[in-house]
Amino acid sequence: MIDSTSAAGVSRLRLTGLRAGYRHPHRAGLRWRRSPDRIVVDDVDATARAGQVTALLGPNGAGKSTLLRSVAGLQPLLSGSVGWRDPAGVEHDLLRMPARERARRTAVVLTERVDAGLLTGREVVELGRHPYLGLVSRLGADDHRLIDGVLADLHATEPAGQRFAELSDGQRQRLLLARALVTEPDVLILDEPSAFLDVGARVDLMSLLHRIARTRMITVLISTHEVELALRMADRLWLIHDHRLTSGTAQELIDQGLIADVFGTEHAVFDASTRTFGVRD
Ligand SMILES: Nc1ncnc2c1ncn2[C@@H]1O[C@H](COP(=O)(O)OP(=O)(O)OP(=O)(O)O)[C@@H](O)[C@H]1O
Repeated sequence: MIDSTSAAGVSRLRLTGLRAGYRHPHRAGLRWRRSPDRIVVDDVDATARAGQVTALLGPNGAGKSTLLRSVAGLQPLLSGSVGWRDPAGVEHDLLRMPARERARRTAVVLTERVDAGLLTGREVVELGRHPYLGLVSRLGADDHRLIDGVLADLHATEPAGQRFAELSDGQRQRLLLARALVTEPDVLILDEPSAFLDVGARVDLMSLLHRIARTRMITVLISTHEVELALRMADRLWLIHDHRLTSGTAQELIDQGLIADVFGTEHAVFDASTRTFGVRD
């Protein structure tokens, strides 16, 4: 906890003076030396509010996954802090919390394939309750009720009964989202959640994330290449470009010319009036 004087209100995630990237120790003779840091994104000051979906955009290699992993505590920050204000207005330093408490507050769904061995979909989802269990304790009736509710909500009850390894990519993604939700997190972080989904399912997923953010009052932060969809459906955008992050509403980023500049190419041109990309003649 770093401050308890903030006003109560809507909870939110706040990145302050954040620098994310990589630190590679290397061997020089008998000694280990530190190479210069590889800074991917720097000077990040941005806020994502509970009850909203914040979409993280940026071209390939801009640093979306690096930033999300850093915010989730899966790789060390080079500097700065990740704060979370709870509904009572108390500020917490998310990355300095004990690991178990952080695991309850923050749920992360990454794009890496999950090797679930012989587990069923439901057994994978049940893993999301582990931050609440002791070493030898088992899931109780309340845990099972919660899991049933989340699976029904995500229309994932049927695939949950099958072996996880035998499901389609889209079905797996739904179950990984279910696993994240049964943790009952305050902050839900998803790296490219729509990567394996067809176009209708992408829109459905965005609406679902909206509903989850609003009804559960959680902060949803997703990275996506679906720029048009994000412009239409996200409440707020974080755009990484030139190692910096600009945050704003879709209209603000469009008005600044950033969407056109960052994503436009020799052939792809952004039309601000329709908020879509077309092919340059
Ligand atoms: N382990 C690593 N060590 C050093 N540099 C890395 C490492 N992983 C990624 N990078 C570099 O960090 C930069 C950002 O990569 P990152 O995967 O975060 O981008 P991204 O925006 O998620 O890209 P994409 O849209 O293609 O998935 C890239 O230049 C990448 O080469």
